Amino acid sequence: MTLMAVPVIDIAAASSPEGRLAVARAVGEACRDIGFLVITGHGVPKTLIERVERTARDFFELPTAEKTALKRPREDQVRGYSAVGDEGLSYSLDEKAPGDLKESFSIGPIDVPDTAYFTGPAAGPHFAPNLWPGQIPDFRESWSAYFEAMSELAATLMRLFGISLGLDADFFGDKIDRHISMFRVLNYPAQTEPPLPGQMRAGAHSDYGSLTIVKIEDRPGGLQVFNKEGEWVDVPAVPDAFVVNIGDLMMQWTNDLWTSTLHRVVNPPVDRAGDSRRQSLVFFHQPNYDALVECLPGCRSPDRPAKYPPVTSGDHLRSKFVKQTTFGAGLVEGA
Ligand SMILES: O=C(O)CCC(=O)C(=O)O
Ligand SMILES: [Fe+2]
Repeated sequence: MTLMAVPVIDIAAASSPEGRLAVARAVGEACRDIGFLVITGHGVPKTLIERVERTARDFFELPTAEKTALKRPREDQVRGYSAVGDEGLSYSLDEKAPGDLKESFSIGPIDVPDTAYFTGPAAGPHFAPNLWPGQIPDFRESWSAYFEAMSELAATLMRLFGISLGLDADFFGDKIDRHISMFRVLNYPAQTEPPLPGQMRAGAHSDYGSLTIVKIEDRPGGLQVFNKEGEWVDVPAVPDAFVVNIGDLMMQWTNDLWTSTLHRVVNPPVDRAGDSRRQSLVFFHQPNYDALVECLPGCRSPDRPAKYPPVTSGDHLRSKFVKQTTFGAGLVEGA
């Protein structure tokens, strides 16, 4: 049977050797069928999540000039502030639409070592310095701690992925030990004016990297996933849980055995639009920039040859992110 709705999986048992295999199997089934799961038993402290939610809210409530002072420095850098309408996620799939009805603030790796791997030309935009709104108390501390907690949780999930794919539990270890993940909080403001035709809170897209961990807020106008029957289904809002989905690189690693599922954030119904502010915490886990993603040994056969040419994590991310920020126009080199 193929799952058509997003399953809820308690991953607490994965911390014991006896429980690990059953959790890995359930996770693998979700990744294969619908590409999304909701996890409970993840061990991330509620107080940490609340600190990030609070500091993010304080940031988005700042006057526009204070927010734009921390604007994303370049179109290929996932850092700083991006205003409502500044990005279009559907452009990552070359689909045109008016800009998404969201604003965001993004950070990347914390405490980056001052060595050539991280700061030399090969690192491109992936270890660019973070921007911090110094006027918001506890912002830098809570976001840094959250980035680390998400990095650990992602590593746990990648071990479960390894097990469920019949690989060594540490197969992905040396491909994610210098990961170029991004953490962004998205604020979807209440809608006081009707959206333009085709405009959404976040246009339909698949995520780019290995996996994404999202803390959603149960508000009108939320996250929907496109299942294998071609229906858009709502992601269940489970208190204290995280939504997890796999991204394109995991789909390419598994030669399409796992699904990087199309998803979107819809507009609220008109009668709730004025009271529909929604905030989500999104951690995009992205392997080391030089990790070469190519079909895993167990995922191809004479009947199922490798579908994708090998690609590095860094090149794949940069090309997708630039489409999202330039509405498909591409980067003007040297700008
Ligand atoms: O806000 C959400 O629930 C999800 C946003 C999303 O899919 C993304 O930013 O990639
Ligand atoms: Fe997404």
